[in-house]
Amino acid sequence: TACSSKYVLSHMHPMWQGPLAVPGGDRQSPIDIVVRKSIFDSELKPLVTDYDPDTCQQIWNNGYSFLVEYDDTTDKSTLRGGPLQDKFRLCQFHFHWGESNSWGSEHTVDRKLFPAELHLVHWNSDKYSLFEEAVMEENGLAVIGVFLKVGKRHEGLQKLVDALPAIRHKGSVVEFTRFDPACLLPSNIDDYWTYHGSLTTPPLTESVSWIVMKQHIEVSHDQLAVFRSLLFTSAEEEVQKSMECFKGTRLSLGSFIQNN
Ligand SMILES: CCCCNCc1ccc(S(N)(=O)=O)cc1
Ligand SMILES: [Zn+2]
Repeated sequence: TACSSKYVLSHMHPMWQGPLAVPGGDRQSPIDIVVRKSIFDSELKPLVTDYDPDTCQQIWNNGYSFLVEYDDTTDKSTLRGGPLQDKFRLCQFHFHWGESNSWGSEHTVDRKLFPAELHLVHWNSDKYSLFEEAVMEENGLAVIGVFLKVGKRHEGLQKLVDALPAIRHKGSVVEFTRFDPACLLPSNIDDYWTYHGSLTTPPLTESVSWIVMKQHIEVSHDQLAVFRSLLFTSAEEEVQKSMECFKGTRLSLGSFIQNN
């Protein structure tokens, strides 16, 4: 019906609010990773993640994705090494997905799309004291990207999937504790592409050292279906939308009765 297609359109092509002061920069993300043009860099160090599950705090639906947020007031959950010179603190992770398995990832590999992509967001705690500060700076952020493919069920992901029905509507948040994000990383985290880019959603600032894993992780079709069951409208907008559909019906019904 008109209502659902309108809903699907807004969901599939989230229209960012208002005109964007998009930095007309030359390092906007996401990008297509052209494998044959990537260069091996022997200077790159092993990537070192050190995540404390006790820093996991809450999970919330922000209207474009769902975020699992970590306590980033200390250096308890950090990322260092790889292309990074400093120590970076984990502040949140979230996913990007599509309405079907044929699309959803933001980065592509030789133009190949994946059904979903995980982003683990960290900020440079050696140089800055808050995420909001680091987000505006050249080497303020480091984001690990992991592609998701549909296959066997991901046991570590299930705890997260089970929490999603509680945050069905935009703006809902629930407590979420003791989750170790390392369980979402592929077996070999030293096989990655790295480049300097930007945030892929507002504020789109060019402050990100991207570290995109070559190895994907597998999740089941059912687990991905729960991602898609999330609504990106608030409970209040939901009521409005359903009233609109109903109103339309009454109007057409009225005209039908008149003409007979
Ligand atoms: C200042 C508050 C902004 C909240 N959101 C920032 C943000 C946007 C995009 C990404 S992503 N998709 O590039 O990893 C991460 C974090
Ligand atoms: Zn993202």
